[in-house]
Amino acid sequence: MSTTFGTPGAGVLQGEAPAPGAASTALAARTRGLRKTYGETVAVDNVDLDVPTGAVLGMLGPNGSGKTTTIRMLLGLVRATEGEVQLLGHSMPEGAGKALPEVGALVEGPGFHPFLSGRENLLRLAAAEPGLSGPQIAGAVGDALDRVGLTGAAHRRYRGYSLGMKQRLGLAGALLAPRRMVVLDEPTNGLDPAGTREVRRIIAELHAAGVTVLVSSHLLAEVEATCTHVAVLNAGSVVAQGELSELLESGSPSLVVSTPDGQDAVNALREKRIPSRLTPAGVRVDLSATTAPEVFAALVHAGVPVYEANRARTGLEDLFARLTQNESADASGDIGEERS
Ligand SMILES: Nc1ncnc2c1ncn2[C@@H]1O[C@H](COP(=O)(O)OP(=O)(O)OP(=O)(O)O)[C@@H](O)[C@H]1O
Repeated sequence: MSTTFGTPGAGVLQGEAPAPGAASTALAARTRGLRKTYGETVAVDNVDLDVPTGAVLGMLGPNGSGKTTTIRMLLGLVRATEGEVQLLGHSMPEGAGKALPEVGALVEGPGFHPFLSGRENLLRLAAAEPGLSGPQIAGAVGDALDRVGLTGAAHRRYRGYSLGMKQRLGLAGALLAPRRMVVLDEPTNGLDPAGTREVRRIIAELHAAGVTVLVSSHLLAEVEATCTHVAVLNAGSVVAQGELSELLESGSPSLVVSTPDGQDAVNALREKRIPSRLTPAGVRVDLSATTAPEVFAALVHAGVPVYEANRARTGLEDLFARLTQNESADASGDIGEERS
């Protein structure tokens, strides 16, 4: 199953053939038919991903669904077995030299030197940034350290950093120079709640400045709070992508009824073969095979008082569970546990 919601960028839909020779500016990154195998393991299978320019796209998926492998192929760190990758209008990995200076990336296992301090590591990285000239380097490093809250620990050796501090340093590396796009693979991994809030703030700042952000996460709340667009991966394939708001509204419609007699309401609706269940918010009624007036009529007929009724938004968690329901219990159990 693959679902495309809304019109990413200028309406380039999944599977749509590209105009010959067209360099799309509506999409900061796109993949077509992307596949990666490791021996017998299919890590990524036929992925058509659209990252609209200026979007904050959350790549969401259970462990092992192919998020990191897709990101690595986007950045030219891993060569695709099949398919095409375009990053800021350049084919990857051939166009890496042109695309990458404008892309900040935080990917698993950044190659920092263990015996150098955080600042020294960033100075080395900054020296390799084509966009930074000699006199700008120290200032850029200082700004990046400040932005991720690492100034106080900047003099300490990298090998003594906690996981969260390592993540912050990686993020600082991604933010060293002005970027058109920032790619963050699980940026809140290992961060405490304050660190998580800072990452959200940084993503919001980048978005406000018009930078395209691609962020992978297995945390639904994280994606719901920070992203404008979502791509859901499952077992190596994109099973849904599009604007977050449209994705949330695309689930099966339901109504949340507020009543003091919840169980009576569920019983009355069951008699009319209308599926419903008790939730903390009220009685959640599935409207896929009925209408709101029919629900009200059934409840009034049974003498159940209705205080209020509202259309329910499909939570990302519900949607995710539906789209990835074939996942193993282990993998799906990892999803959403850390909702804040
Ligand atoms: N270098 C590799 N060699 C062999 N298999 C690999 C390699 N990299 C990834 N895989 C396999 O490819 C699949 C996808 O892995 P990937 O790391 O892309 O998933 P993910 O969605 O990022 O997972 P997680 O959320 O756990 O980081 C997994 O089955 C993984 O074991």
